[in-house]
Amino acid sequence: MTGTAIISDVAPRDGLQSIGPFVPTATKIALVRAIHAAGIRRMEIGSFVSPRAVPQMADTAEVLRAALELPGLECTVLVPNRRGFELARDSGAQRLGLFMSVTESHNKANLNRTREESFADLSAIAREATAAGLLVRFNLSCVFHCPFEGVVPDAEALDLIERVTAIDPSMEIALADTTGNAAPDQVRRICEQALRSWGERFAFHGHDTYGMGLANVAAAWDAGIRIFDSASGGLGGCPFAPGATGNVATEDVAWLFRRMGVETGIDWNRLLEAADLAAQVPGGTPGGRLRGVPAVRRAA
Ligand SMILES: CC(=O)SCCNC(=O)CCNC(=O)[C@H](O)C(C)(C)COP(=O)(O)OP(=O)(O)OC[C@H]1O[C@@H](n2cnc3c(N)ncnc32)[C@H](O)[C@@H]1OP(=O)(O)O
Ligand SMILES: CC(=O)CC(=O)O
Repeated sequence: MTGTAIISDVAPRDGLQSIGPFVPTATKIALVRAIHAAGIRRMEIGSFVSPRAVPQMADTAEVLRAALELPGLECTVLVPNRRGFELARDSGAQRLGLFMSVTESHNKANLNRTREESFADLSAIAREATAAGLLVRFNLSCVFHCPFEGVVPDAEALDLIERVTAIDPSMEIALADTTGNAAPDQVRRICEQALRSWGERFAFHGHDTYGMGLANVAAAWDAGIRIFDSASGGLGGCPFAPGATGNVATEDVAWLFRRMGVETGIDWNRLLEAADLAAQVPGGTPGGRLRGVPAVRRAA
């Protein structure tokens, strides 16, 4: 199999957001630089959310400033509401990742709003930001499984996906397995349906809590998805999704694609260096399998 996959590394945001001890800004910037040095050209740098809700992201503006200096790097910041949009815009962000959940209970836990409130606010922000020349991605959490409501019915997920596609015909939409408890057949089914109905505009954002991260990435690839979120070192997890752990590790995803003959533009040895750096962040809970495999570490 051949083709090209775009990997967006979310370690600086999803990877770090749940870590208790504050990670120094210089460490965050070093991580961004290491991931960039590995050839990754898309990254989630941080989030403009309430520092009371997620204290670890309080220095996003500073990290973003450093990241914007790196050549060719597409830097996204997460934005939950209008205040976040204003902060992001004032910090020079050119790419926004709006976010809300498919399920009501996770949206309330994460954003303290109903789905309808978030949808109304975010769709207005998406239109305004796009008109102002910013690039907007819409992230949907709990597309497959919710920490409070369990398996999400396909119809519930597809209904919100359809409403989001109508906001703007060219906006990228990420389908997220927030808890890591999606099943590969479910991922394939929803992704195929989304691509068939609304075209090639979808990304898959997976977690590895139940060890199904790579299987879900492969299922999304088979369905036709070509944009994947992952985190170097397998760090990650939503602070408002009890039990959810790290994102699928970038090095695992890169190895999967390497074995499948899919281009990612990644320098393997440099990626291992970035993954090691991520895994060493104090207070983090790294994941992924490939960093520890000796044969993989010797591969050029
Ligand atoms: C699946 C995932 O991993 S998603 C990523 C992880 N989850 C998150 O990051 C969600 C974070 N959640 C939040 O930040 C909060 O729930 C919010 C901001 C979305 C909503 O919180 P609320 O308390 O309802 O916000 P509200 O609008 O009432 O404002 C309360 C305070 O927060 C501030 N605030 C609101 N939004 C933001 C923002 N985007 N950035 C910074 N401060 C903000 C307000 O200015 C206000 O400050 P004040 O008390 O000093 O006046
Ligand atoms: C925005 C995200 O972090 C996506 C998710 O895992 O729900």
